[in-house]
Amino acid sequence: MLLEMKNLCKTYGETIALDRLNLQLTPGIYGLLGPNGAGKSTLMKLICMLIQPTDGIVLFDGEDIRMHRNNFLDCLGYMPQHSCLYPDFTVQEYLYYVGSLKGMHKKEVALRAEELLLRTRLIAMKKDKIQTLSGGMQQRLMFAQALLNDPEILILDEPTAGLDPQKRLELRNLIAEYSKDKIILLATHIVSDIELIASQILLLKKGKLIKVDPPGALTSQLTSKVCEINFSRPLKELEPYGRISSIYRRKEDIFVRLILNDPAILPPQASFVYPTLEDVYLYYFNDEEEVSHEHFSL
Ligand SMILES: Nc1ncnc2c1ncn2[C@@H]1O[C@H](COP(=O)(O)OP(=O)(O)OP(=O)(O)O)[C@@H](O)[C@H]1O
Repeated sequence: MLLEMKNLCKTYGETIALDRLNLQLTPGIYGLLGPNGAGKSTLMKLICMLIQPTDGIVLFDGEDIRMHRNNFLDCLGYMPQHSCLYPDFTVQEYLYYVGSLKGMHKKEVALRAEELLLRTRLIAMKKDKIQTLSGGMQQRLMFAQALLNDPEILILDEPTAGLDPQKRLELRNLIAEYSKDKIILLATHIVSDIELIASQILLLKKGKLIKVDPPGALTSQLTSKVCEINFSRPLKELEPYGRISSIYRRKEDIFVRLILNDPAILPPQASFVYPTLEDVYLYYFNDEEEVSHEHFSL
């Protein structure tokens, strides 16, 4: 199974949302990381044929998806960034409705819906109206609808948005469980959503794909660029050395983690540490999202 993007471009007026993107996806979980406006949703909507490319092509097993629209859409599950639910429907009605849109047989829908409602822990709410569900429950229902037709390609646009840490973890585990033999593309700007489950990380910046690598390879590339220092003086003193990645407490001590401007120039008493994916994100996107130092002030 191979999903290919060739020279894929999308512009909105003057805005280049996606800029000549080339990518090949085989079964596995791909974490699509990028800050706001990087083009993540645009790429996903292009794959789901919700918008048309300005240029370029998407191929599934070598065939232009536009030539085989219905067959391709039968293989696809999509969880959009914003709710696609109908508040007046019950949970079960909604899944039956999605099943009929996907051309599934009633019996198949009933069986699959029951299984997914069990797995997403929504079974007790199946007769409840969607408007009465919590945000986390609605998010899980959106995930369930994307999986209804057991798709080979699963497109998840910020699936954990708005979830508390425990629900985030649960959904992440569910994604990993359902990933077998599927191409899963998961967009997020939350590194922890994907660092443990993604086989490849795609870094998207201003519509361009700047890296495609396994998480371990991305972190290795930053070796000798990240240090840690036990520090309790004003953070401004560290600014000449690099960019603060995080601050944490270990026992009674406070440590600052720094992405170095120059690996040869460390602050006094600092020592190198193994980079994390969070460091990778800050390293590549540091000019995109200004990290406020306010909440870092000691
Ligand atoms: N319908 C539209 N009309 C005009 N501009 C758009 C439209 N959709 C997206 N854009 C622009 O295209 C660029 C990419 O947007 P996109 O939503 O794909 O980014 P994103 O990475 O998904 O961002 P976020 O993380 O905020 O969801 C942005 O500059 C955005 O403003």
